[in-house]
Amino acid sequence: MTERSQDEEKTSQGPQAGKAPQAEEPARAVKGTKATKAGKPGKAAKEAKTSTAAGTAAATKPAGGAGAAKTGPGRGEQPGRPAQARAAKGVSRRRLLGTAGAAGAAGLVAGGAAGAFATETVRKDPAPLNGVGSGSRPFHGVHQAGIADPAQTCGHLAAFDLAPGADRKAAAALLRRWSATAADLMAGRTPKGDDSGVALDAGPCSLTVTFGFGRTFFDRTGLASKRPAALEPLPAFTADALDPKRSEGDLWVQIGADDALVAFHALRLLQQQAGSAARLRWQMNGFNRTPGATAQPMTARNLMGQVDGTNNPKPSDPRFTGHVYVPEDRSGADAWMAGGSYAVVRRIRMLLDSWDNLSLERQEKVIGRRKSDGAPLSGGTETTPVDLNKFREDGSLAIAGDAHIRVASPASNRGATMLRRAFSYHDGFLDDGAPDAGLLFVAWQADPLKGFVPVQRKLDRGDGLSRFLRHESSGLYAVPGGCAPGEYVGQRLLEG
Ligand SMILES: C=CC1=C(C)c2cc3[nH]c(cc4nc(cc5[nH]c(cc1n2)c(C)c5CCC(=O)O)C(CCC(=O)O)=C4C)c(C)c3C=C
Ligand SMILES: [Fe+2]
Repeated sequence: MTERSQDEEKTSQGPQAGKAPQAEEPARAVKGTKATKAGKPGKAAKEAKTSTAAGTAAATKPAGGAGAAKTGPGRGEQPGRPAQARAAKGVSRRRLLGTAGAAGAAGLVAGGAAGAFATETVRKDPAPLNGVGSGSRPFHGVHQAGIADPAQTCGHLAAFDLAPGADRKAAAALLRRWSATAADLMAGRTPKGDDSGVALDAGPCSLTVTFGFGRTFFDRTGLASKRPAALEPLPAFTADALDPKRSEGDLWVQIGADDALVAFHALRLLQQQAGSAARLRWQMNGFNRTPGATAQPMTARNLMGQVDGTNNPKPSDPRFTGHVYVPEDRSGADAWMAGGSYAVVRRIRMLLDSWDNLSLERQEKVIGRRKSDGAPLSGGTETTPVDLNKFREDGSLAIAGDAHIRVASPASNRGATMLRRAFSYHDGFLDDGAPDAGLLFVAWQADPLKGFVPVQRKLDRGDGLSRFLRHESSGLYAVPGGCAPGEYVGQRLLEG
């Protein structure tokens, strides 16, 4: 059935509304830049004053946090950036960061208008980045980053297959390379040998890089005895129209950053570093709201226009860790997964032409929440607990029997809970003019059989939203816990 075959009609409204690592090189120029602006001190001085003040004020606030959104310096400072970029000629990002002191600290460098003077000035007197650029998330820790932290503006999901003949040793070397690169990039350091310049002027921009293992990884590396039972293939669902070429894979990488160049740079480096050990199997690009786009931080919207993510489990909830992460005292064959999590990844295309043709009232009924503010149809505001037992005066359920939030809720699924951390995607338009767009749905849980699987089974049978969705690709990955400095992600599996 094509998207256009849906017979829903809008009644009350119009359309809703790599190079191989090498020794560290001396300063490198940004390709194609000109140094001439450095010779205009008057203008540069003015720019420096303005931008430095804004940057200093914002640097104390975490990217994407309340302060960053309120002050909104990131977008306001954009006009000043080209001059800074030009002035950065001849200064490697690594060098700038070295001057600034501890990597990863707020207000690193490079974006400041001090750069508008000249190279030497930049080196001696780096100005802080604005709030968005300076945000950094830790690579090392009990859990990997990119799970419980807020989804960033830009996302790349990629799966790699080990090359024929690549064994456990090759896989271990790859994970070691990838981990070292991710640790550098997330701290705002330029990895050794990286002279691409792609992210040269930017801070870490809340970059996260998260690594996982698919079911097939374990056979290829002779580690089948350590494959967790939780990696059993997902059942088939009736809404599935899966493309095997864009599904599964030996290794999975999730990249997120609040800057598109920073995110691409990470993806490109990892792809280069895969070298002869692994080949890209599939790759998808996604996005979310930009920090500062809204007056205050608020739950993001998806491409159907709905506020999406409200009833996600909150890190402040005492049950959060148990729902999302494998217990840290895990023993047995999959003890290496202690502190890890399982990611279910689904590319879900939205049948937007059909959806947009529904009246607002019907759209809200399908979800069970108001579109304008995400409040449940049982009453209150966005964060009011949903009352699934509330009836309207006419005797009908306030939240319909097939409403998405009723069918998906833990209350309807014996407590099954997952953390949804999605990116929207748009890959152009199909031959019939319908947008090839939707959600790169990533669900995190300690056990997919107690999270995604029962919920999707139920949605498959009785969710009013499912007729507007097509699941086009699928992956299930074991995402190990984080690592300590000097270690790499997956070391406990590969060297245990
Ligand atoms: C198998 C799990 C889920 C899939 C697949 C899924 C797809 C999907 N969902 C939306 C939009 C919304 N989902 C919302 C809530 C919600 N969704 C799931 C699970 C899946 N969604 C859960 C567990 C919940 C929370 C239910 C609850 O306890 O209330 C909402 C409401 C706002 C919110 O709470 O996040 C929206 C909107 C889309 C568009 C989509 C596929 C493209
Ligand atoms: Fe949902």
